[in-house]
Amino acid sequence: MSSTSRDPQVVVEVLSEALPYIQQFSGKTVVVKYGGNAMTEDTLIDSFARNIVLMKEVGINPVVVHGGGPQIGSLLEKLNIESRFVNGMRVTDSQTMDVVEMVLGGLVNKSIVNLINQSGGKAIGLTGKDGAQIRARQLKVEHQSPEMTAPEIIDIGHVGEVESISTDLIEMLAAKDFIPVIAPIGVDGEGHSYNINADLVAGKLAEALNAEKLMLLTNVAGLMNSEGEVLTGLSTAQVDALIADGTIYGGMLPKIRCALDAVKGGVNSAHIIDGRVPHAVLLEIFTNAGVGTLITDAG
Ligand SMILES: Nc1ncnc2c1ncn2[C@@H]1O[C@H](COP(=O)(O)OP(=O)(O)O)[C@@H](O)[C@H]1O
Ligand SMILES: CC(=O)N[C@@H](CCC(=O)OP(=O)(O)O)C(=O)O
Repeated sequence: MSSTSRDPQVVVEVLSEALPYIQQFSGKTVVVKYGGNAMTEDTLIDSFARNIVLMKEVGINPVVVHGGGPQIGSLLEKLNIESRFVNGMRVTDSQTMDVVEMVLGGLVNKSIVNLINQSGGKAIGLTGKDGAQIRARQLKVEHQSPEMTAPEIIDIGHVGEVESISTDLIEMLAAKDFIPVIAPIGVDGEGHSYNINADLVAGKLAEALNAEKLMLLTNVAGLMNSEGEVLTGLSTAQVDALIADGTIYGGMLPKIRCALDAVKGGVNSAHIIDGRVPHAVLLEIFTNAGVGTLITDAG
């Protein structure tokens, strides 16, 4: 249905129903992590950009953190470099790190910035290296295969975890009505770059900004059990059990861990939602429709 053929009465009712949510979230910060797997179709990316601009227009401060795993994978493939993951983290040698910086800091970051600006917003794209705002250290990964009696610590190269985040730059931009769009690349005291999983950056940034919400947009309906049912309101112990029995694996591991950490660190709620649904962000913020998995500290 085109916008001109919608019943005007329905349009104003929908707007009116959004009022309590606008009042509740106005002036608050919402960190939205846009996963590379959710950036599938142009129309979806466009609706994402419009959702972010609408949030800003009604007084919410959106901060976008983006991924780009599949986009990194496709350039690596063209360069005949193999993609390998351990516990959902990309094994990153120096050559791969160069590709990660090019794809995340360049291609993906600037395309999101461009789309938000095309929708009437004022987006600024940064990596964690700008202003050295994301300090990183090397992430040591614990790995245990079934035949091993104890886990081993393995070195997966230039993969980082967040050591600290300075929010000055982001707060300065948000105060001037810019929309910060952050690529998950960190830097250590010696100027070395680190590839950080975007979920981890989004979670830590939500904590550092004292955000109201953390929204993780991905390519599934939410965190699911082995029957494919979406789970919601889980406790840390329930999540640990789902990890131990293999129900949660791969890219969902950092996602669920960072969501739990964020709510423990003071973020009011974290949501794992389906970025393949048009207007997923607005559906979550401005309606009662339960999209995806909700994580709160009470869960
Ligand atoms: N229990 C689970 N419920 C839903 N998805 C899961 C689960 N365990 C693992 N996954 C995987 O996690 C993926 C999402 O993580 P990832 O591929 O890193 O997405 P993104 O690019 O959005 O961060 C899903 O596509 C799915 O294959
Ligand atoms: C260490 C690590 O795995 N970094 C990720 C960074 C991008 C990312 O997180 O992208 P998605 O959100 O689309 O998965 C990677 O290299 O793929």
